[in-house]
Amino acid sequence: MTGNIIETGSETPMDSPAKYRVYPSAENFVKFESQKNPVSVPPNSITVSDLKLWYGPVQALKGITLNIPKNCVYSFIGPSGCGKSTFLRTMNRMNDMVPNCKIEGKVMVDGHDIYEKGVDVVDLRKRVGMVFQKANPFPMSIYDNVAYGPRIHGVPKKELDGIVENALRRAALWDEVKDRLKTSALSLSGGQQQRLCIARTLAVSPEIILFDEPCSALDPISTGKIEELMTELKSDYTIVVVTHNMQQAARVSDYTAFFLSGELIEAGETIEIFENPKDIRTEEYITGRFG
Ligand SMILES: Nc1ncnc2c1ncn2[C@@H]1O[C@H](COP(=O)(O)OP(=O)(O)OP(=O)(O)O)[C@@H](O)[C@H]1O
Repeated sequence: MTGNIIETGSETPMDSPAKYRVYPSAENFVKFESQKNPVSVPPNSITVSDLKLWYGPVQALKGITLNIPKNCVYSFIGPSGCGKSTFLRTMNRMNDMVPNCKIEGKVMVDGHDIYEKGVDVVDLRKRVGMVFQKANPFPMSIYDNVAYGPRIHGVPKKELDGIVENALRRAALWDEVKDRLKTSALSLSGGQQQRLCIARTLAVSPEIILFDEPCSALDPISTGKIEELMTELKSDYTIVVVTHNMQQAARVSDYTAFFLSGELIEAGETIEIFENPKDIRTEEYITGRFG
């Protein structure tokens, strides 16, 4: 088999004990060479190596190395200011818009370095969509909000109805809005607006969806709906979520990473992080002793 051999011995705790992974150039699976009978496992969606980021003189990320597998929910937790959102935003280059922001290291999406010269950032943000803390529907109709992305990407008019319906269904909003698609998105409740923003992201067929504290402004019922949605969506998308809510991380995510002062302290399967953390700082944070 041909492909790039990457040493994985020093990566995060969620990595397999296998010494090498072979990333085939064309095939959509990974084999563990050290096993007698190699098994197929999902490849990584995002691979980050030694990522450092500065806002002017302030270093916000201090050498982060992390693999995010495909088709999982991955939570980032940690106290305020530890760099969770900054790290999330590096994955679709949202920090490009911040003056004096400097980045070193690598962020690979599906094996391609997204900081390489010549990368089309508009296309990147189509593939790596983002849902923000505060729902931000455009001041236009529900329909036009969802159709906005496909329209600017040149999708023909006759395909729009199907795309809008499909995205609203996937975002579990269709039944609530199907009779008022032409009314203003601003007339929706906060929870509905957040699901509309998810539909807007889905409408451009991303591969990865980044959620930056998507439920922090929502009541428990709306929060439950978004959490259910993340669990459903992971079969087709990779989901990365920043959350301050420990229960939410434990409920929705397959993997969790704990950050502190710009460093990745520990990452692995959520059950391990919550039930058997290896670092005392992780334990202290998840048991509420600080943060
Ligand atoms: N645009 C910016 N310009 C300058 N400094 C910034 C900027 N955005 C974030 N920072 C700084 O970078 C550090 C990390 O911030 P970040 O928002 O990533 O943390 P966080 O863990 O997401 O925090 P919170 O949970 O409060 O949202 C903080 O010290 C913050 O003040």
